[in-house]
Amino acid sequence: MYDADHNRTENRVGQTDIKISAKDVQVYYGTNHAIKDVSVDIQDKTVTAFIGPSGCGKSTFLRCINRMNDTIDIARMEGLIEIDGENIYDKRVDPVQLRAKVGMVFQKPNPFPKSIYDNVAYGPKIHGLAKNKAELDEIVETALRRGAIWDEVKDRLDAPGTGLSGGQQQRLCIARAVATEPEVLLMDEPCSALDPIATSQVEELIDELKQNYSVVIVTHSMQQAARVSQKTAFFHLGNLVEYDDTEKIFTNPQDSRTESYITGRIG
Ligand SMILES: Nc1ncnc2c1ncn2[C@@H]1O[C@H](COP(=O)(O)OP(=O)(O)OP(=O)(O)O)[C@@H](O)[C@H]1O
Repeated sequence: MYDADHNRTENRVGQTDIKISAKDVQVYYGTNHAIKDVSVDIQDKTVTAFIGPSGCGKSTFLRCINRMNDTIDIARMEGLIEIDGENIYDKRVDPVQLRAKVGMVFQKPNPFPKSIYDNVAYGPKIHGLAKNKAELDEIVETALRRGAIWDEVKDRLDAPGTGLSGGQQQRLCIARAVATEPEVLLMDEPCSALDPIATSQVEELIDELKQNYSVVIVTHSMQQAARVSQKTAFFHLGNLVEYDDTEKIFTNPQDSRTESYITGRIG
């Protein structure tokens, strides 16, 4: 039986620099109770992986962190999610501003049908981050460097973003997400549409991004979770079953459901 209080205590042990704190989160899609009483503290400057069998609620919970579920009519959320101690579901919080602070990268690279430059400049422009063209140029260059794609595109910034390879498009989308100076980056299976070389480039990038951001990644690949994350949360049937150091989850899981999943018995 899932014990929320016990789990909450466990989830907080040894964690000092908490960026995201979720308490008693429930999500319903109509009558489908998709997230059940999830409490977890997610650290800053850390990569946290969400793993678990298909349909266990990983993406749903990820989308709670930047209120993307608000855009789904039948979705209803209860509980509390704080970023830096601020309730992100407070009426005063503007979801558009929140999503600039909590960037998201999706499964399929989705560049806008615009130039490479404009893909990255779009967010900073609407959020008024640059006073003039020179500042905007600088923001775009910095973001493309952070996205580890500057060298590949610097001579063709006016070319369409959609003309890049899949792996380049995903790095462009990561650059676009970091251009609005987020503090948290949510990634929903960011490598699932990429080949192994592009995957390893994006994984290297994720490793660098953790110096500046709290990164949360949903992945179906346990190898990927083991490679890129320091913390892992295992979800099963809407419950957060276990959350711990990635190494511990993969070598010495405490719950039999986690063990069954990582050894391939459920999934
Ligand atoms: N937009 C939606 N409308 C209705 N139900 C949804 C929606 N998105 C997810 N669900 C339901 O919520 C539950 C959790 O789904 P979710 O996509 O969060 O799981 P997941 O662990 O990310 O799955 P996967 O690994 O297959 O992507 C499932 O029962 C799913 O059918």
